[in-house]
Amino acid sequence: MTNMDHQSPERDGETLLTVEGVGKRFSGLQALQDVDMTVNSGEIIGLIGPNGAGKTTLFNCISGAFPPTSGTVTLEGNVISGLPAHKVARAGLARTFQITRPLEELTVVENAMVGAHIHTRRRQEAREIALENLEFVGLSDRAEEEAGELTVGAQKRLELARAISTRPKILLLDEIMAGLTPQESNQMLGLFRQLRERGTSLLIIEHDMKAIMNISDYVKVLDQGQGIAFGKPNEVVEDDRVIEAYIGGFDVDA
Ligand SMILES: Nc1ncnc2c1ncn2[C@@H]1O[C@H](COP(=O)(O)OP(=O)(O)OP(=O)(O)O)[C@@H](O)[C@H]1O
Repeated sequence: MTNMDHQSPERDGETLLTVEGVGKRFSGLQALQDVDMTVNSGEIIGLIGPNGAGKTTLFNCISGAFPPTSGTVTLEGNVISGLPAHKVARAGLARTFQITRPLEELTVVENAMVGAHIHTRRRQEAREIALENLEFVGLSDRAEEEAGELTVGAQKRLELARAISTRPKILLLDEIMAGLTPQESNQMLGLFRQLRERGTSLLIIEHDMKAIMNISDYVKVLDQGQGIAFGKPNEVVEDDRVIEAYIGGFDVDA
């Protein structure tokens, strides 16, 4: 397979997100080194790699949790690396977190409103946006319950509703399917497809290989902080460097 770059004529859509030469150093540890990748409009890209490969660190550099040590990230041509997270969100990039913790003392709808408030100070307008997105994730009948009462699966859908209430052009999902039942995972994959149909791009970290290979248009593979492959799911699983990084290979039929 080819280590296809972002100019590949096979890819549809306009370039939305560009990661160029991104590095991140934590005192003695080079967690990311010279990572390049792009996400086009309407694409679902899977970001995979063994434990400690740097996936969450890359999400943090893209979403403004902290700045990269080197390199740049642009969204629609505007530099977003180095901006604080709320400005990155306002520019059109939302993320979910590996460990979802809703504000338990708030209701379900109030949690989703936190996302909507990045665009509006008006409570009623934020509530309408939040309710619309709770309906989308199948939680509208629980809108007035305390968020702490929700099951893990429902908390994940609330996290998705909060993130999409910022009306992102691109959504970064960090292991949002972890801890879900097979039925809940399928439901989540259905939501991802619907988001793509609405034109939202998705960049997804997920350990469930079968799910990631099934849903992604392209897959980016990191190993020890570096990009080692980029391609279609069926190409990536046959790449020697990728197989080596995942000693024992993939089990996508599990
Ligand atoms: N804030 C931090 N300070 C110091 N080191 C960190 C920090 N965050 C991550 N690291 C280190 O950077 C490396 C990459 O970690 P990261 O969490 O990005 O990997 P990952 O691919 O997301 O792993 P996993 O699949 O286990 O979640 C690891 O060695 C990790 O210990």
